[in-house]
Amino acid sequence: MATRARKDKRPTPYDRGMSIAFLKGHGTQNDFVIVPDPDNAVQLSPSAVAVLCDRRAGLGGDGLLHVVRSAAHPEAAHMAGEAEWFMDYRNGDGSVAEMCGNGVRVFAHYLQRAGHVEAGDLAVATRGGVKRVHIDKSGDITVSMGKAVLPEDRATVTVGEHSWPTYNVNMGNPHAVAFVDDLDQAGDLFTAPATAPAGVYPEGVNVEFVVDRGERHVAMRVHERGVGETRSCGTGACAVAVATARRDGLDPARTGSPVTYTIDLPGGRLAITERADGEIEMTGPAVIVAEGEISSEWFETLDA
Ligand SMILES: N[C@@H](CCC[C@H](N)C(=O)O)C(=O)O
Repeated sequence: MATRARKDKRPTPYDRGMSIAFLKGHGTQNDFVIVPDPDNAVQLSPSAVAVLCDRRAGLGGDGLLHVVRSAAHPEAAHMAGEAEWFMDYRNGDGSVAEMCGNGVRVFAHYLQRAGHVEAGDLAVATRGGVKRVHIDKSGDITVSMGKAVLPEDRATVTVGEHSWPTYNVNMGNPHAVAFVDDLDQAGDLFTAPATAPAGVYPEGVNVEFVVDRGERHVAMRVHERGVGETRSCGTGACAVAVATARRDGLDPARTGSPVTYTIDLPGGRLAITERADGEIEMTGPAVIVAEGEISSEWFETLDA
């Protein structure tokens, strides 16, 4: 039997003869492998995450939600007093990201389904800080995503023969938002769109392409850092709402009035409100589609 070369010598669930549970879920078709692991006993190396998220070799997903008690995770222990659960989010290529907007709704839905929390208000720890979440009885979930930061450095994004200026919006993670005439101008998005000048996004960037659909209503496509084109991106939708408001001359912090945008994505619709205090609220659905067990023999073959 193949064994994993592990740096971390803690006994794995496999070593202890336990199976590893998983669920599969999505938020507006941004899909995730969910690994419930309250005690942080499952070692998920970048390469193991990449294989789990592979749509042929693994379970398939744009990303992975590792569900851990904050107190049990070194990156989240300092938030344990505020939020019992930590969303240890990974992109599909195994890289770590600060935040995932669709992911946090799916995470909250999982916690409720598993009986860890009830509908209503809860807090979720993320690498982007503690997020306040409201699970509505209708099933819709609203997340207070924090305030957008708009760094002054701006990049140009290029696809083929087209180049566009972008809004630089940080939602905990980096976004470049380009207003285009037609979403097809973004091309096949098989590779990351080029941004220039170098250095505006030292950690890489998520790129959104946006067209107008009506009053306070836009549609977008996204190329996600560490994933590729996805059918939805929650933080991206928030970045798009803020960029569109500024383009439209709207800033709730100045006018004192909240602004709500409807954002259509290939996988569904999100409502994004920027409040007068700058807080961004995202509302949308979350779905669990399956649950099962990861083959422990197969998991043991993954390079951890
Ligand atoms: N799909 C997510 C964003 C996930 C992280 C992103 N790929 C990054 O690297 O910043 C969302 O719904 O926000």
